[in-house]
Amino acid sequence: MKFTDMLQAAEARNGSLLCVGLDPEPAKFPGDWKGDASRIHDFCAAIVEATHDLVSCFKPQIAYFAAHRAEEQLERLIQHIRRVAPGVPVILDAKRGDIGATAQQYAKEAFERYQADALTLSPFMGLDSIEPYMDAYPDKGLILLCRTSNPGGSDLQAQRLEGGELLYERVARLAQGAWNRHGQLGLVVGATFPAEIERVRELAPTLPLLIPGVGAQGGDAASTIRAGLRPGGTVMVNSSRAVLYASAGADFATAARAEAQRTRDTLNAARGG
Ligand SMILES: O=c1ccn([C@@H]2O[C@H](COP(=O)(O)O)[C@@H](O)[C@H]2O)c(=O)[nH]1
Repeated sequence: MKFTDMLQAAEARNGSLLCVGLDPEPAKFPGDWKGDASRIHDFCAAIVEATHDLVSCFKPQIAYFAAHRAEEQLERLIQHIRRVAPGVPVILDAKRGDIGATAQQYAKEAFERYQADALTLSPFMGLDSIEPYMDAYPDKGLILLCRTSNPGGSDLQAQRLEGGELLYERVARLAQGAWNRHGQLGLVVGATFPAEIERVRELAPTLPLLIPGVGAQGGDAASTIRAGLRPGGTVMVNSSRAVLYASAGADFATAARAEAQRTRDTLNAARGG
């Protein structure tokens, strides 16, 4: 099944535009699990079980697994998501970007080893750096960094190019048009920059937007929806730490569910539903 179809179906089934980010930090785990990297799978599995009916997708960030030599736990976690939440797409957040030959290996890692449905990519090495993903995996989602949520995102992405366009605007235009050979591209745009979300939406009316930055980074959920959601152009609004660490106690999964529900409802209220 194509990533975009899977996303649309999960969004409708769960009535949700929320993406729960899986960024496990053992130092923040509850009770006896605190500091124990062998519990990464168990911690994330509990979050998935508590929130799977409230989300449109999950987004594990690979660094939180690789830093603890926990790639095998990530493989098991994605298999667990398949069992607990069949049909809910998994976006592997790895922000890959390299020459074609290396990109082929990254693509194999994401889509064959981890069995992800979508992958985040840096587009800044150009079209030939994303072609290997498109050519070999036309049904998978490829979500390009466009206007990231961090303050330093402005350093390069807001630079004006020859001809007057800003760099992030060029990324949005190419992703909506010339680069989108199989209709599989999406864009990352930070919730911390609602005016830029709106501009990206003008340039890319139908692409799915992955929008991190609500919750711990302080982006406003309602402004995000107003700026980014359009008929035919959906959003995946990501929250990671605010959900995962809603409680540091034994009730962490229940607290994560409550926070996910609150965020989902805020997003839905902003779209008038
Ligand atoms: O522009 C970007 C791109 C990716 N991220 C990632 O999203 C989550 C955000 O986590 P929070 O705890 O909700 O702040 C994290 O995995 C980042 O690597 C981003 O924040 N901004």
